[in-house]
Parts: sequence; C-alpha cells; structure tokens
Amino acid sequence: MDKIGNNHEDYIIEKLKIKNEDINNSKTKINKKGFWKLVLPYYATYWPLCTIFLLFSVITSGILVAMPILVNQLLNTININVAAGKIGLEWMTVIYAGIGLLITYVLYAMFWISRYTISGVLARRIETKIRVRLLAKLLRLDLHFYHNKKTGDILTKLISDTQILGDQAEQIPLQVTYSIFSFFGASIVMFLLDNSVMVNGVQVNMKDTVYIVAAIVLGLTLLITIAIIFLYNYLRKLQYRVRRVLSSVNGDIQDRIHNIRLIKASGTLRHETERFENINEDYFKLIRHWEIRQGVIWGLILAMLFSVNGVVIIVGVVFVNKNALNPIVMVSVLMSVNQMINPLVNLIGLMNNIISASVSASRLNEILTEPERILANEGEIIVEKITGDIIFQNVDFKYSPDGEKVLDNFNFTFKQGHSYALVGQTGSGKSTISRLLLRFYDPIAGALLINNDTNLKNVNLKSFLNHVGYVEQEPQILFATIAENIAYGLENISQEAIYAAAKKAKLYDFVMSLPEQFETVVGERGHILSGGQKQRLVIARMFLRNPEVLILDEATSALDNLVEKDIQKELDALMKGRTTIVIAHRLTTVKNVDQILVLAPGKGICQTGTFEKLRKEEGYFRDMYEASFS
Ligand SMILES: Nc1ncnc2c1ncn2[C@@H]1O[C@H](COP(=O)(O)OP(=O)(O)OP(=O)(O)O)[C@@H](O)[C@H]1O
Repeated sequence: MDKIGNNHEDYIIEKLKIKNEDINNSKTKINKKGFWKLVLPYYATYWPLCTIFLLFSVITSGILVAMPILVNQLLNTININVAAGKIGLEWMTVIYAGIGLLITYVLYAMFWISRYTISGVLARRIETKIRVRLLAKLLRLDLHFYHNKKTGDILTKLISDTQILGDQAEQIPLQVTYSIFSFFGASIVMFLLDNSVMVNGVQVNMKDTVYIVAAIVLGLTLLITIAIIFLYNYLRKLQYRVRRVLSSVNGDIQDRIHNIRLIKASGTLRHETERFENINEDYFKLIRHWEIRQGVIWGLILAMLFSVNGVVIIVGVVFVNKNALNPIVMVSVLMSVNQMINPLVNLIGLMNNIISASVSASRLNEILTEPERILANEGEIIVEKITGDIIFQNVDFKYSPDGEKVLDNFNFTFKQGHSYALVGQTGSGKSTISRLLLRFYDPIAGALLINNDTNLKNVNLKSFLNHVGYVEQEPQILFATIAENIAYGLENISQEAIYAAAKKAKLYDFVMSLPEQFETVVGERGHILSGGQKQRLVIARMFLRNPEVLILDEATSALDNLVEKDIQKELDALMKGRTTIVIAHRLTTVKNVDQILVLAPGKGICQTGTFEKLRKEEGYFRDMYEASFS
C-alpha cells in the first residue's frame, strides 16, 4: 500500500501540518470494534425502539424472502398436461394466490413505513446523544488537548462524524439483518420449492437437482464473502487517511476565516486562494485515488456475484434439458438465487457505509479516550468563601513533557486581601501563574493551596471559580447578546445589576446608543465591538461577579489612557480587601498594588517590593520605569 507523503500528498501534508505518522499508522488508529463499542450502549438504552425496529426489519425481509414461494404456488396452478398437450388453469387458486400476493404487498408496505420511521428516529437519537457526549468530553479536557488541534478538525468530528455514526447506527443493523435473513431465508425457500412435475400423468420429484444448484450458489458466495472481508480492511485504512486529510482541510478553512483580517491586511488574497486551490487539488487526487480503488474493487466483486446468476442459468438449462429440473421450478430457483445474491449485493453497497462508520468511530474515539488530566471534582470540598491565603508551594510546571520548565520550584504566598502585580520580560511565566490558579492546567510537581491549606486539586472547581474574576488579554466573548455576555455563568441576575456593572466598566452609554441596546447580538467573538469595547464588556462581567479573588491579565491594555484611568479607579475600588493579581506591562496599572513581583524567564521571581522601592532598585523594573518615561 502506498504511503501518504511519498507522492502527490506531500504538499497537503506540509501545508496542513498533518503528522505523517498520524496517517500512515492508521493500523493503530483504527479500532475494528470501535463502531459497535460506541453504539451498542445506545441500542441497549433505547431497547424498545430497537426491538420494534429489528422485529419489523425481520418481518419486511421475511415477506420479501417468502415471495418466491407464493410465486411458485401461483405458477404451479398451471397444470401442464403433457399427454394432452393442453394448458389448464385452476382459476380459484389463481384468485386466492392473487389476493394473497396483494395482502402481502400491503402488509409489506405498512411494516416498511413503520420500520423506516422508527429507525430514522433511533438514528437521530443516537447521533445527538453521541454529539452531546463528545462535547461534554471536549469541555472536560484541559487546554493541553487543544494546543495542537485545529478547531475545524474538531468540528468535523463533532458534526460530520457523529452524523455518519447516527446514519450508520440505523443502516448497518437494518441492511445486515435484511441481508443475513434474506440470504438464509432464500436458501431455505429454495429447498422448500415444490420441484415435482407431471410426466405422462406421473408425479416426478427433482429435489436433488435443486440441492445441487443451491450448493453451487452457497459455495460461490462464500468465496466472494471471504474476498470482501480482506478488501474491506484495505479500503478502511485508505478511507481513514482520506477523512483525516479532509478534516485537516476543514481545519484549514476555519483557520483562514478566523484570520480573515490578517489576510485582508496583508494583501494575501491571491496567495491564499492559490494555496487553497493547491490543497484542494491534492485532496482531490487523494480522494480520486480512493474512488477509483473502491469502484474497481466493488465493481469486480459485483461482477463475480452476478456471474453466479449466469452459472445457475447454465446449470439450470442443462438440468432442464436432462429432465432433471422442472422449468417452472427453475423460474423460482432463479428468483431464490437472486434473493440470495441481492443481500450480498446489498452488503457491498453497505461496505462503504460500514467503512465510514468504522472510521468515524475511530476518529470520535480519539477524543473520547483522551485522558482527562484535570478532574473537576464535582462533589469534593465546596468553597463557600475565600478567606485565606493562596499559596504556590514548590510548583514545577511545563506545557509539554519534552518542553522547558516554565516554573521551576516556584514558591509564593498571595496574602488574603492584598494586591500583587506580576511584571517581567515576555515569556517569563506571568500568565502561566494565573492559568494554574484557574486550573486550566495542574502543576507537574508541588501544589497550589487556597484558604491557607486546601489543595486546589481537592476542591469543587465550580465552587472555587464562583469566587474568582478573570479578565484576560484576549477578551472571550460569545455569540450572544451584550446582556447575556455580561451575565455569563451567573443565574437570576437582574437587569439593574447588569446595567450597574456596565456603568462601572464605562460601557453603558455605548450600549444604550445601539438600536437594540443590551439585547444587541455582538457576533462571533464580539465581531461588532472594538478592542476597547470588548475589554470593557469582560470587565463589566467581572464587576457583576463581584469576586473575592481578581486576576487581571493585561485587563486594560486595549483602552485609551482616559478610559483606562476611569476604569482603573473602579478597579482599584473593587480590589480593596480582595486578593488581586495584576499582570501588566503598563506601569500605571501596577502603581497602587501592595507588592510587585518581577519575574525572569527560567528564573522565577528575581525582585519583589513596592512600586517606589523597585523604581529605585537596579534591575528589570527600573529599566522598564525609565523606558516608559524616556
Ligand atoms: N500553550 C502553550 N504551549 C507551550 N508553551 C507555552 C504555552 N503557553 C505559553 N507557553 C510558553 O510558556 C512560557 C511562559 O508563557 P506566559 O504566557 O506565561 O508568559 P508571560 O510572561 O505571560 O508572557 P507575556 O508577557 O508575553 O504575556 C513562554 O515561553 C511560552 O512560550
């Protein structure tokens, strides 16, 4: 099997930053039982629906399979009188058989419609349940998981793969039941056919001949089935690679749309279009490769299957010629052979679906089996109030196992009710300290204690975060109204409280000038807001939370000096009596804090003191101070 990365896929791999081993190691990535493992629990949960669905599938398949018997009965009413050379009909039997056929078709239609509706509902139920489960898992995973993922890639799994799984959770059992049932049903029917003929007034039975024909059909189809199983494994690996690349292409589109302003500002429209064309051209070649192979493979197998029909016709004609097979029975035998082949043809049509389902299940399992490093401790120690110090005790931390330590034996006590500022060169670990405190990550060694002695790992995370207000450099804004964005995470908040928070954040006047005021939808990531307005919105969110611990990571960096001064006044008032950690490059923001910590990359804290003390001391802070006034 050719490896991706050796030929036309080189470009796509390089451009989309796909890990080569991710694709070529598809053997380890694809879990053969993945699909069943994922959907069986849902079949068990919705067992009444499943039972009816399976029952009706069996009934509809049964009716189809029984059809040759009815036809056989009908045809047998034609009584061939060989001696007299006449053909006579038993009209009453014909009428009864006709009515029987009609009733059968009506019943078939009724069961088919019921089965179709029930299985559709079941499919969508399973799809939505798996999607919710996946989303819940994604929310539980810590930020490490997201570092090397593209959002579009995750979205493809969340939307397309769950949909494929839902569809196939319906189609696979349905078609497999039908196929197995019809195959074996048709085989049995073939043996039950009345293969006797009147020869010169004497009834002659030809059962042996039918057995021979059936054995030929069974033998040939068994061989073809074995071939299908081998080819299935090959095609599944190929399909995994195609889907992996497709979801990376989706990720790429999402990434470029996300950065549309960069593209516009850099004038790279043509470059991006060409790049995308090249990526898609490579994707096209890859999928063409898949389409051709699977087309040829399934086509050949279909041809082999249909040739069974041909073999039966030839064998049948020979037997009829030797008077070993009743020509009327031969019609029914041929119908039964078709009934045996049809399920296999059906299974071939279903093969691509089975492959898709198996690949989707493997891709979803990549997320579902991802270890959860941070357990939110839903039922553990509830934090009613933050009344004590926050202590970083011998904390070591790095972002990846093979990366450098960002914090190395970091020790510091943030005293309750005091304010602190973290300053220092870029990359010195200031934001990392706040991320650890919010439990975006856990330290690899040491501990974070809150309320003097409670390990943060042991507390109910939500109850702790209820007391923490966090404003970060890049405001996180949802596609929702301004009011919803301000009140995010809080329940039963009055309109007045939202207005008051907006006033403190100097956002109120602007919001009231909008046609829909606080009900204005701000667009994705606050598209309709300026950088400063976004920052004011997240500051308003924090005022509303009224937390006991404040973490302000460059909270006012996007504000102009006058607004910043106003908001800083409000923030200073809020900071009083609350443990506050301010991360800032602007000295105005850190002027009034109780203590400033100066950090250096790889060294941790290298200076501490008040603004006045550090201003005079030789070091990074004095350099920073002098630079800002030079
Ligand atoms: N998600 C991440 N994965 C890997 N490394 C990271 C990640 N986030 C930060 N780092 C690295 O950790 C170090 C500390 O980053 P951090 O964001 O804490 O610095 P900072 O002092 O806040 O910088 P700045 O002042 O520029 O915001 C940096 O070297 C950075 O490259």
